[in-house]
Amino acid sequence: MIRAHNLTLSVREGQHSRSVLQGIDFHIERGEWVALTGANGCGKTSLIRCFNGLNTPSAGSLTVAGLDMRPAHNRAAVKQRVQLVFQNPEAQTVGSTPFEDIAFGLENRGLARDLMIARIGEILQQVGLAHKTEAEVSTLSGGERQRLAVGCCLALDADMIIFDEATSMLDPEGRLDILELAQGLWQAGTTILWVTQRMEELAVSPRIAVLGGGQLLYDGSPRSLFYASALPDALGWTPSPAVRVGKLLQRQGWPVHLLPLTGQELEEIL
Ligand SMILES: Nc1ncnc2c1ncn2[C@@H]1O[C@H](COP(=O)(O)OP(=O)(O)OP(=O)(O)O)[C@@H](O)[C@H]1O
Repeated sequence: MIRAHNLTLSVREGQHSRSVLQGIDFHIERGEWVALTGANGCGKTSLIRCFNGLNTPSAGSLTVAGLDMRPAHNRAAVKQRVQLVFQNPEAQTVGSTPFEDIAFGLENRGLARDLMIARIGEILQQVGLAHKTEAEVSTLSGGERQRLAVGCCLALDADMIIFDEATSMLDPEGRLDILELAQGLWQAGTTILWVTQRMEELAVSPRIAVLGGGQLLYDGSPRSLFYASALPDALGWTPSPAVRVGKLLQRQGWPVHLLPLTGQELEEIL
């Protein structure tokens, strides 16, 4: 789905240019779930904006959905296939009701009116908003708005959805809700890039990429990141309670593949 080789991005700052991403070698296969993490300002948003054509790399190669991202027409084509769900639930709705919002995404598809109404119904059902079809968007909760944003990605038939810290402004229930919605889409075949700084969201990701200072510092499984890499300590991360207990077990000789990543895995061990 995504192949980046030696990807470099520089931005203009007054008279000078500053390197924001340096020499990134990274790939995401179709149908994969990958989490992307790193401290504020390390380049996560800059990288994902390259993936959906909003940023143009200064050097290196980038292919998305089989398209070379250098020509502008390829970047424009990819914008529809790789959709973003942003942090702020209020910043991504255009319609005044969920129905209108999804209709907006479907407008350019040339569907007959009855087919369009049926498709809007299916999408709102899929994101759990069928009962809010005609509600004022301003009355939706943050989590419902994020569900609606996901519905808009579905209306555009996205091959890949990038969730850019999409749970960071939600309460714990809303966070779990959006995570589970994304997991359902992933199980149905959508490629997911899940950008987060939350340990519990990293723990449930099969693969984690860590960015630091515009470079890819780690790309691998959560278990090797938390139990076999010095990176979390070096980056000053606070481990989740499950990993803290796991570290104690590790010191007593437990094999890495049995160490817990989540509260549920910890409960099973205990
Ligand atoms: N168009 C731009 N012009 C100037 N500086 C930019 C531009 N885009 C990104 N940057 C800078 O590049 C660096 C990386 O920013 P980016 O938003 O990609 O980081 P991030 O990891 O997503 O941060 P956060 O977690 O805070 O959202 C920052 O120092 C930012 O100010």
